[in-house]
Amino acid sequence: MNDSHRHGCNGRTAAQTPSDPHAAGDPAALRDRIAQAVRDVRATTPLAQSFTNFVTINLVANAQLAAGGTAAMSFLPDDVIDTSAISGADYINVGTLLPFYKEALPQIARAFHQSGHPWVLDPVAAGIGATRTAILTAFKDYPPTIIRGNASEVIALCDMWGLGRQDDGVSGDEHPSTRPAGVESVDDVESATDAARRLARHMAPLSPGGQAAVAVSGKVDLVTDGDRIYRLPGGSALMSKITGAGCSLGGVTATYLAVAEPLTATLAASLLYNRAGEIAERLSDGPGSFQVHLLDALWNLTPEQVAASEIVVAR
Ligand SMILES: Nc1ncnc2c1ncn2[C@@H]1O[C@H](COP(=O)(O)OP(=O)(O)O)[C@@H](O)[C@H]1O
Ligand SMILES: Cc1ncsc1CCOP(=O)(O)O
Ligand SMILES: [Mg+2]
Repeated sequence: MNDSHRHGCNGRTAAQTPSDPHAAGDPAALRDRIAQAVRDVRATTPLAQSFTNFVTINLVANAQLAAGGTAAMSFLPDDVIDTSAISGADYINVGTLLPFYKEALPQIARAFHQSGHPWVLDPVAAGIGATRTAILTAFKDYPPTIIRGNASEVIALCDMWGLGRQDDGVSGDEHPSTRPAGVESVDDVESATDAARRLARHMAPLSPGGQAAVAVSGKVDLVTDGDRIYRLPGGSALMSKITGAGCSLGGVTATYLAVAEPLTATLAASLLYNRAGEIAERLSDGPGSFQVHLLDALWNLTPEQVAASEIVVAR
């Protein structure tokens, strides 16, 4: 874990504010929207297209199908942009890179921006490598609608976008650099609170409908729309013992973004994953059977079970 006393992109101010279960306005309405998103995906089987890494591509597609959506993977800009006309939302994951991605991914992001097409970014391994940094930096002007990453990735992206010194009322004014992580997080979720909020505030005015969300995954997931902070306890430590729990959560988040606004989509996907992880841990005997049971649980959980999950809200 990194040291405390971080400011700018790496701070934990929201943890200092008391949680307020009524701050969300109407928690019952929020739960209704979450249940409806789960229901709508199963009723309408929306396509969420992915441009994702080679390691976990199969799990991403299977998880989207298990949640009730459909999947299509592509890597050519013209193909991705044309298919976005029939895709409810897209998913871009920078886990494995090829040289042509440096041109292709900014071109795709620009096209989505121009057409108002919603998309989810998983900034896997943000901070590592000049090519990845160039791609992720280019996304600042054509940002995703949702970012879903682990704490280290969210902090690194906030640093990369230079959002650590802004007078936006989020918190501290210093901007220490964070060390790059691999695909695993080396920071705790709370230390990414300010970064998540700053990223969401940057993205919202540039996003379709003026709304955006950021999800930081870990032991207790954190979701923000740039204003409120939602903490989602649960899940299973075994989720970090299979490859692709985070990537497939990003893909399923895009599936929900095809039917719901960003905050609801992000909460619904993260809650579905937490509940599915708990069920899979109970039924499994190790990472292999865990992955199988995780997919089954994504399929079998009801909208009501997902929406009844614990959600801790803070300003
Ligand atoms: N220690 C943990 N306890 C419970 N759930 C976890 C834990 N670590 C990760 N998860 C869950 O695993 C999923 C993937 O998150 P994470 O492992 O942080 O992503 P990534 O693979 O991108 O680093 C999320 O649903 C998250 O809630
Ligand atoms: C191992 C690995 N290497 C490049 S991408 C990748 C998958 C990362 O998956 P996740 O972040 O979901 O664990
Ligand atoms: Mg990841």
